[in-house]
Amino acid sequence: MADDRAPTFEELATDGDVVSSLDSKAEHSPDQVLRTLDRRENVLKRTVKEIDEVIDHLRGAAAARPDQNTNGPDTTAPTASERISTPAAEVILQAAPPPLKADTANAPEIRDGRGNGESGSGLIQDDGKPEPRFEKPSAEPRAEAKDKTTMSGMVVIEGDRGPIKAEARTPDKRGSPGGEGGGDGKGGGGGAGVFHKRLGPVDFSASLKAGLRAIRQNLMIVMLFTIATNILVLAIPIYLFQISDRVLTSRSIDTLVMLTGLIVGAVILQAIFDAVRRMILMRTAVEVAAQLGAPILSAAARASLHSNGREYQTLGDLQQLRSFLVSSTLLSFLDAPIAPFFVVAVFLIHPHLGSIVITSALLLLVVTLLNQKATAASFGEANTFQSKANLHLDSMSRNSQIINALAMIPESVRIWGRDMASSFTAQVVAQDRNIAFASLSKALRSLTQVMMLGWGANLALRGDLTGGMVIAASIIAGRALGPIEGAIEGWNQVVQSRAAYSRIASLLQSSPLNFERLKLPRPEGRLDVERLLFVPQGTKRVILNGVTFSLNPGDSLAVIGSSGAGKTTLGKMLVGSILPTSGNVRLDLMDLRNWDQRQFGESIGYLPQDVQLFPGTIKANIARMREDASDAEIYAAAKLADVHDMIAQLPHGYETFVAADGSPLSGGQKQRVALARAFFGNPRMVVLDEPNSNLDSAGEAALTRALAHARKQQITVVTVTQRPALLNSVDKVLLLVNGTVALFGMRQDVLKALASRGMNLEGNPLDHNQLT
Ligand SMILES: Nc1ncnc2c1ncn2[C@@H]1O[C@H](COP(=O)(O)OP(=O)(O)OP(=O)(O)O)[C@@H](O)[C@H]1O
Repeated sequence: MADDRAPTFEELATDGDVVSSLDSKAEHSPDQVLRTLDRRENVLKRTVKEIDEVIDHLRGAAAARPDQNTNGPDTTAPTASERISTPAAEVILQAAPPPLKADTANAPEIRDGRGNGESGSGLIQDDGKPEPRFEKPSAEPRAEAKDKTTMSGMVVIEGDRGPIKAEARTPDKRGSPGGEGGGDGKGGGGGAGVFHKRLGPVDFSASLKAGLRAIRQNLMIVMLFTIATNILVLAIPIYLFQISDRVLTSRSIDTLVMLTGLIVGAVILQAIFDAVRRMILMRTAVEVAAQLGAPILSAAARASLHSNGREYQTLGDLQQLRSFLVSSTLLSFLDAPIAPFFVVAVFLIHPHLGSIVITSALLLLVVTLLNQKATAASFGEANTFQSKANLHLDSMSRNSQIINALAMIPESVRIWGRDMASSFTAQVVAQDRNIAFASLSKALRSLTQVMMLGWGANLALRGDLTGGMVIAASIIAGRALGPIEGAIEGWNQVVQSRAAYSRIASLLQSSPLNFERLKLPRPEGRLDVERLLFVPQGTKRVILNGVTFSLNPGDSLAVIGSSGAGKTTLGKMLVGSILPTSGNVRLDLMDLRNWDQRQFGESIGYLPQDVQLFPGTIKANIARMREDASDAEIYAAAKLADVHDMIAQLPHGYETFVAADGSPLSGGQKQRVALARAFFGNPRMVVLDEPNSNLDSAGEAALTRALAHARKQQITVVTVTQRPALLNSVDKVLLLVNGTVALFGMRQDVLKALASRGMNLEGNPLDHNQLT
């Protein structure tokens, strides 16, 4: 029986051509053998180089595909070399953040509402104002259809990679279709040409697919190396077998030398193949992180609008995925498909030994399944608490000043510690079980080895096997069971990575940024607010109820009311930073949810109540961090907001660097820079929430001048205020009481009505000036 089995090992050994060719020269001198080995090493080096080239080629081909196929979003990011040679046009686009698209959550409802909006336009015409020129918005996109092919497949990522564009368009040089908004370049709603440059839609699903494709392509290459590595792993058992059954019986030194040389070559080759596959996996991990980083951040930034910002943690999920790709757990999974061949090899040595391995493998599989069942829930719970703790940590870092000033460190740490403790508790439960199952699987494996050797010895005593075959079978069995054991040990990582991937996929696939919006004419600034109802999610409290009003282009409105009346909420709704529970906000008749987010953002300005500046220079802040902003545009915004003089007083002027906490600017200065930011790009509608809350009298005077200037520019301005002083700068006033419109009309009429009802803005008698 032993003699029958021996050739089987040789067959196994001769599967690799390196082994076989050396074997065939076994009868030659050691010098020849060494020369052969040298040659083989060179061949190996060349092979590794060629494989590197193939990888590059595959990536290059995949990246080039989008350029050839302009119709589909299924594109791949460029290789590193392609990125370096990014043309200038792309660089400009990269400078700007990824394009945002309006939220589509309520799209069907909005489309129905569009009809309502048209009837709403009739109401507005009653005011005697002209109907906006808005008739032919759909012609341009069709006319642009040809241009779409010119820049397709462009990949943008913080200067490196980014969301894949579903279809790209040539930036609109002429401005909005039909020359809407004056079409005179800059003034009076002009500047339409450059201002309405579109970055084109993005397709996060395509980014995800490209990331997956990168993984798949590289894994296929890794699999080839894995097969080669696993074949070469057989070298040691074969060596053992040959020594005990051939060398020791023939007492041939030549055979021993030849065999040793052969095995040394095989072991070196195996080590190199193993290193190469790990290197490819490492590069795959980097590739995936580069492919998906920017799309995830873009999608998270958009999704966080309607949540507490937990979507940003999806970047952590990407990190998890990256770690998994370079983990030994993945290698175990890659080795797993080859394990059955090892089992067959043991079977060929002796069916009894094969049966032992199969029984052990089945038992290990059962242990794996039990392990999965026993640990999945606890690991999930641990991750949930860990996420909560991370969120809290994030808010701590943002509020470090207040935490220190109010000595809130112990409380903040306690809250973080509570979540971490819950996470650790769940982790301990899960890890306890995982360790128990891992130990069980280790014990099973060791017992398998004992059984193999024990029963093998018995078979050898009976003359069915040689000693070398028994040891070889034991080593091969170890290789067969290794992947299963590795999978059990790394199961936690598998669970976490799977969850991380599904979070990434759902964020990218459900992102509203995926949906392209029709490119509309540059708005004139007509605002229609229709029956707004706002009930915050998870509450039953009505914050805004049936708010309805309209403004014509160039109108200025002050929203007044007591604290908590809903003024800020209304302001946020006008700029789309929160969505109404029902009702519509329309700019130039189109519901905000149906505007292209990027175009809408460029058409409006917003000064929030709680002003935050980005770390960067004043000019960058005014320019909304856009690198393609011209100095003239920045200066124009500063002049319009009347902050140029204030900035000129700063030691470094426009180049003054603003830290994350706003220093060195005072609260009032920050507010004025933010005012200029609101007016940047010559917006058609601006919402200012308490713009004078931090201003001194000079600042208030500047604000008044800015509002007058805005009126001249026909910019629609909505100012949320509680101060009477600003009322002189507006045409209309809206009084909000408990989320409903109590009064709305021309300033004098509203103020008179207030006075006649004995009402006031701040609980005091009305200022006489405001009545005139
Ligand atoms: N997301 C939310 N969840 C629950 N309540 C909210 C939410 N947003 C606003 N509110 C509540 O709605 C009310 C109106 O808030 P809002 O900030 O709009 O008032 P305001 O008129 O601007 O007040 P102030 O003049 O003091 O700034 C407040 O009572 C506030 O607590």
